[in-house]
Amino acid sequence: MKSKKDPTTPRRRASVSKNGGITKAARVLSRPVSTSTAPSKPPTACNIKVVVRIRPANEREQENEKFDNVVKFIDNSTLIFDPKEDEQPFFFHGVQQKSRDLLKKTKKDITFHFDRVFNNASTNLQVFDSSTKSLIDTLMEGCNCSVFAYGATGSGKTYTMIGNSRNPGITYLTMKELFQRKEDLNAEREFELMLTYIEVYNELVKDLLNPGAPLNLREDEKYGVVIRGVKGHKITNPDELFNLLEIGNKRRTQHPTDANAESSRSHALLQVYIQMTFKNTREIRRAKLSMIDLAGSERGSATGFVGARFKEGANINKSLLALGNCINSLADGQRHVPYRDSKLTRLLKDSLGGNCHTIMIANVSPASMSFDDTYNTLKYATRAKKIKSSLKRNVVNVDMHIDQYIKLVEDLQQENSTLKTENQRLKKKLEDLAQTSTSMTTCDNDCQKQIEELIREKNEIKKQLEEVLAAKAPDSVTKQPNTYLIRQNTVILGNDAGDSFKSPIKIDPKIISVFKQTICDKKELMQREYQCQSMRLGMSLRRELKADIKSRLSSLYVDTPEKEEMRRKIDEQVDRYEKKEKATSTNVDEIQQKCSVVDRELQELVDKHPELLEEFRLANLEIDALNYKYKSDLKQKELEVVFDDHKDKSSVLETMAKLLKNLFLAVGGKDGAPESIKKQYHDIVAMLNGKKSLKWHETEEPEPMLEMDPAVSSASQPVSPNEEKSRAIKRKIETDSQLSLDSTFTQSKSPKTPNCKLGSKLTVNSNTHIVAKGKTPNKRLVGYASPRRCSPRTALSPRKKVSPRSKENNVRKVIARPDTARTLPRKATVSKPREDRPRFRL
Ligand SMILES: Nc1ncnc2c1ncn2[C@@H]1O[C@H](COP(=O)(O)OP(=O)(O)OP(=O)(O)O)[C@@H](O)[C@H]1O
Repeated sequence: MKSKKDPTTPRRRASVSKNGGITKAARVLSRPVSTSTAPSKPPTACNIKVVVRIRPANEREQENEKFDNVVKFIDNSTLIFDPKEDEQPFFFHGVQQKSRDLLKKTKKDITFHFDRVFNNASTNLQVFDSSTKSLIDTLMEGCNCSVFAYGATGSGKTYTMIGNSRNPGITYLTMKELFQRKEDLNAEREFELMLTYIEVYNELVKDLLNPGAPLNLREDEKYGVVIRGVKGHKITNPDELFNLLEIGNKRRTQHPTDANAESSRSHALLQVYIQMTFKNTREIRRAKLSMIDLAGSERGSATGFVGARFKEGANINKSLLALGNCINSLADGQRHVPYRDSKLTRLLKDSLGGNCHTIMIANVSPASMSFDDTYNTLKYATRAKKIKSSLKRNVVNVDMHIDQYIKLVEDLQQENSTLKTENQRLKKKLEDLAQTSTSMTTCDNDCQKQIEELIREKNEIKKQLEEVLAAKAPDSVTKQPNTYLIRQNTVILGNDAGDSFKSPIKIDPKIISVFKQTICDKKELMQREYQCQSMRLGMSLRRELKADIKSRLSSLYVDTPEKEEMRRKIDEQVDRYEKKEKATSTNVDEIQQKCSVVDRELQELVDKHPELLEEFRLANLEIDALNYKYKSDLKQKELEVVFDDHKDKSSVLETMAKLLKNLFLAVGGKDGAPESIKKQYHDIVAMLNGKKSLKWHETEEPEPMLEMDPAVSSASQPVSPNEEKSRAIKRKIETDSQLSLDSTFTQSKSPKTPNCKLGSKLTVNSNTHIVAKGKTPNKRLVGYASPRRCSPRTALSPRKKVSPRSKENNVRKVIARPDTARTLPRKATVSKPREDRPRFRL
């Protein structure tokens, strides 16, 4: 007798009828469909309908001497598992058992009740008639329906769902019925049907009708779980469905196992999307029918615990376990249901406890060899009976935009392919950008600057040329230049259709056009050469700086793998720069060759047409100017890089000096440090002193304009902008050098401050220090200055009240700008022989 406390003994619910267990809710839904616009009904709660199908024992099982029938069919809704009257010896895994379970019960003898039980003689048609046929009515109401076959491997799931040509499964029969119903209702409704057929294999979702990359699932607020990128197929009759099923099933992953020669190793899901539009009211109803053939649970021993079959088995079991957990949670009415534990449960989310009328077909084998599997299946089927779904019609307001399931899938497909293309495009773009960004960043900026400079320069040259032309023209022309040029049949030269060159000599327009084009080519080549030269210079400087860094650091490195790696990277960078430099050099050579060809052509043209001589001269002027500009720009760039490097080095030197000082003090300073260290320290300080101070040396250059009026001085020596710029950089370097001298230096030697009396003459020799103290030690300034430059009248402004700080300012000013004679007072009385004049040197 079955214990009352046994949780597996279900009590028959009032809603289950004797003949087939159709619930009340299902009966309500199976009422004939009204053709009028049915108002959206509130959700109807209904339980999952669970039917059990016992398959016939196969030959292999029957031939086994240990075979025993452990499932006894009682009636359409009842079965007994492991019936008591069965007193034959019981074998499990080939061993005769004394008792049949660990609880020492002789027989389990458990009675199970389900919505419907099919015995081993039942056909697929009978199963269909008593299970999924009723779903058609629900579908016609506009409600979602779902049917899934559950059971151990070889228990008959695929046979029930798909069947064979002689005995088609319930999928085909259901669809046939659907088409029949569609025919019946064609007069009043327009139908649109579309299906998708996918499999979940090893936790990957694959489209069986459109093979490709695994698909992703997406939670959609409106449509629940949607498979992204799945291809929908429109069908108009059941035969089309049958063809598609055949195609899909051929692609479905199947492998023979011990339990089943054609075991399905994946979960297959066929989804049919139906849209019905009522012809008279234009009401739209939508429904989704999901038909799922699950892979069978199995023991590892069935696959030999090895290889791909074992991995598949583990994945199948994992997803079925997740399904079992979901069933348990739903049956217990828990709020959290772990749908997300597997792809299968995510897909079945709608079917289990959602807005769906669900039928579960539990397939069992009657053989004692499958004792555990059958018992487990029956237990899960019993738990599943408790699951409630809330069923509601999917009715679309006729005024609403028709964004149907079909449309959604099509839209998603469209979106997916667009995103894919876009993704690929962006990926490629990113790769290209990454490749070129390094070189382009510098090159682009330089080019931009260059172009601007060129335009400016071109305009200047144009202006100058106009002036030259105006000067050359007769007086009458100067008065009326336009009429003159027109009268002389002027040919216009230049880069743009404007007024670059205006020749008063009559020249054949064709020749002038050839000439103009050749000049343009030449300029273009020059520009390209400049760009390449600029790039080559950049590479060369970078390479040299990297090599410099490596040699500087090599003495500091302690050999560790990281440092080795760093060294290796530097070497790689140096190699890379070298290669690029070589490549650019080759380009330069090529361009230069082309340039000479163009030059030759020009020369030949001019030789042939002497009337071009004047234009040629002017164009050459322009080219020379351009050449000069490119060269000076390159120098400028080089100087800037060197300057930056110098700045970095100064800063490192400064930090090192501080460290040196601290170390020196730490070992006892000048009083306590060992003599050898003291000597080394002072040597370094002396070296720093030598490196960091300004150097002045004898020169034969003309007198600096110390005694000149600043206004006169600047006016008489016009300075080009580039010259001015390089001077500024030099000044900057010098200033930084001075700033970095710091207190380390002052400690090494007590400097003497010159006797700086206001207005007095001062003879200061080249070794004299001028010390000025700022607010912080870093601001202390020490430097050598020439007697002339640092005359008290220069350093200490007589107009200001003299304070140590103002002295400092003045001294700094003088030191920072050794070439600014303008800062000196007019007619300074300090004089020095010509050979003693200092000259600034970097
Ligand atoms: N009701 C039935 N009548 C006759 N033969 C059946 C029945 N059910 C199953 N079979 C046979 O049993 C074998 C296994 O069935 P099927 O392949 O459907 O099992 P399955 O549960 O789908 O297994 P798997 O999970 O491994 O795919 C097949 O040869 C099938 O023809």
